[in-house]
Amino acid sequence: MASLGGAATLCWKHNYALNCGRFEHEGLQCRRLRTGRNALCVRTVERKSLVARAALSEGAAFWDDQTEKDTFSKYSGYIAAAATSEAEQFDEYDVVKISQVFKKRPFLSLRRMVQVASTLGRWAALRYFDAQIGRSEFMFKKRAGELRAALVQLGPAYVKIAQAVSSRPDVISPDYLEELALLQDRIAPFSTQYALNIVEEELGVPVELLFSEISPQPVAAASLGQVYQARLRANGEAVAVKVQRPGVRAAISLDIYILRNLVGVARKVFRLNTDLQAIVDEWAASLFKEMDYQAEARNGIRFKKLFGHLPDVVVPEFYSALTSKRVLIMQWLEGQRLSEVSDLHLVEVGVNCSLAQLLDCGFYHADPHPGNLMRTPDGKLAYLDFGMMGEVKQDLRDGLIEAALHLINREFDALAGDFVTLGLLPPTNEVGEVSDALTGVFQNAVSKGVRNLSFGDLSGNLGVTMYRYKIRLPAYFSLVVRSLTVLEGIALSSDPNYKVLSSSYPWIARKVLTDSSPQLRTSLQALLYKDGAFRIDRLESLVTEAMRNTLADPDASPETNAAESRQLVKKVLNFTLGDQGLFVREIVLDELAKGVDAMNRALFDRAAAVLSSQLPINLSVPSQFTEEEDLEHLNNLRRLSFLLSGSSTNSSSPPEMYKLSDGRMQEVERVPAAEELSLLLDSLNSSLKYVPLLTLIPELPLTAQREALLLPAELAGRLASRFIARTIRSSVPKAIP
Ligand SMILES: Nc1ncnc2c1ncn2[C@@H]1O[C@H](COP(=O)(O)OP(=O)(O)OP(=O)(O)O)[C@@H](O)[C@H]1O
Repeated sequence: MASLGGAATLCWKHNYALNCGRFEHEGLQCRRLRTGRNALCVRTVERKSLVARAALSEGAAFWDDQTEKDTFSKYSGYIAAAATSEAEQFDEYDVVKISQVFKKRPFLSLRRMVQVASTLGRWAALRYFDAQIGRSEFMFKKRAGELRAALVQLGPAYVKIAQAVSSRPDVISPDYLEELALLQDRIAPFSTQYALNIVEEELGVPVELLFSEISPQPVAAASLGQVYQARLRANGEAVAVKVQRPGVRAAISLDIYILRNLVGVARKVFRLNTDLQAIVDEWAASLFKEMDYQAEARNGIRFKKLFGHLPDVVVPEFYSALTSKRVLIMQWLEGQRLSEVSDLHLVEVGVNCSLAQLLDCGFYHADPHPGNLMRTPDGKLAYLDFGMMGEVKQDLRDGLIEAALHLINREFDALAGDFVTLGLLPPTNEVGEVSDALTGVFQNAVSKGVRNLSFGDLSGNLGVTMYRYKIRLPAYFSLVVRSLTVLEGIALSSDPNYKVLSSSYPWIARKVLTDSSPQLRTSLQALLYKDGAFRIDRLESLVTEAMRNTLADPDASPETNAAESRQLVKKVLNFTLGDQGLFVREIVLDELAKGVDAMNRALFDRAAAVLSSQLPINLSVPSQFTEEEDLEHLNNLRRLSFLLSGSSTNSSSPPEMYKLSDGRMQEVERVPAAEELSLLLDSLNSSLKYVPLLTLIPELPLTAQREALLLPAELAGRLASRFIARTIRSSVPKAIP
């Protein structure tokens, strides 16, 4: 970093262009302009001064007639807009104010329109020409690159539109996505001296007093601003200084003004139903929020509070007192782009953090491109850039979790219902074909197994289907898919078989088992009781997944990983035995009671059958369950005992013990054989003798321990009430229904 001295005192401060003559200051050659004597001359001078300012802000080392000519022809619209210092003062998006400013300057808008139309028109004409002579495909790469360059030349509004579109596979053909994604980081910087001048103006402190050193060039340049590395004089801390591009608000305001008018005309001419102006307004408002660096600092502070404590996640500190709308100062974080180091462990950290953002708190990083994720030297995942944040409401969060559960469990009918909840489809009845097509996309995605589901493919196919049916993908939804696709993409470079859903499932399972929202409880209930029958395999799979430690560090020693797993199991136990776990506990206790009860009856029936054959009395007690249900309960009991023993996984689950073949069952087959019963008792016994989960109980908080001690009593209570109910039922005369 260069030391800061007098260089900070820039020669072209403020009205530099309104004086006469030529001068040189610290290597920067400047030409002073002649002051005009009449209005026309003043306007010319004003224009020239603004061209000069824009030329310098676009990176020109000095400016003269030639620079002015080049700059003006290249950036005329952008510069002209930047010229309207009135528009540069807008702090937030205000349609009325913007219209007022630009209505007074019709030529400005006209010139800008000509510039945009000629730049994009030239590109479109070339594409058309390529198509006519049959070389579209051959020229594709070149044309995509030219489109990117044209957008950069058109200025920040177009770069931002292209960036937004590049995350919307439903809006743009997938072929262009790759090229537009490059817009994220290949943008020319503006002059450092100009940037330092802005810092001084905004913070009201000379830069040499603020920083003891600062990088001579920006370390990164983006569409709205650029970033320097510096050291604060006050405390010696290394900081990142983000400075907004000069003229960017005015330039964006003009482009929004034009775009808004154009879509208004298009709507009238083509009699469109969609309120395109509302879409432009929505986008413009979010862009203005992104240009407010004080809001970015507030977002960053909130993000740090919510997610900064997650294991291996780092969020920079923000210096709110040294932050203005156009200058942002935050802690400098050393590191490499995650996409360049491709650390699988950190990808999983990112997946868990993304899920916590999207589905837990509903406050998420809405610009998760690879440039905003870094690996710090101590192996942590750093998040940067909090300009664009999104919020997901509670019902949508629950809806997303439900949809994921339906997808994982291949409940496609229920999944089709989720499309409406998630806003993918309008709540009308005429969506059959689209719904079928969407269901087809998901069905196809999981055809090779849920764990092989690729988010990249899923979002691609979803985009193609939405594009075909002209359905708008809700912005939040495309960002949800995008943030996971970005992480999957990063991971794929080091593990071609990595699947983000496989890493997400444990998080989703923990969430479903532990959340108290009524919507999620209902969906858990629906999931576990299919057509009235308890689906123990699903509970088993949820519990097993919830306890899978996806964050186990492959480089850590087995002891460390075992200790971490133990921590996780303790967490699940603590939850199950706490207030939150009441719901799952009730289900498990109920099923245990049904199973133990069915086993008792089976034993009793067997004894009764023997006695009935000897004595002229019928000892059998009528059951409220069918024989299939009883067998199911016994089977569930056996599997629950495995689950409690902590030895359960889907693949090693015990096979069903008692299968009904064709419905014509023999009396003797109805009663489990004595050996099978003793096997069942043995397995129950052994699981109770050695239950790893139980060994953890003494380590749990006192409330959870007390709940654990109460469990046998609760189970006994349920068994007793079943027995009493059955006895009463058997003693009621048959005639009474
Ligand atoms: N705190 C920081 N520590 C280290 N580097 C940083 C820091 N903040 C930003 N950078 C660097 O600057 C780059 C651009 O920062 P940032 O993404 O915040 O700018 P931006 O103008 O919002 O960009 P975009 O237009 O992509 O949203 C980052 O990719 C990173 O390389």
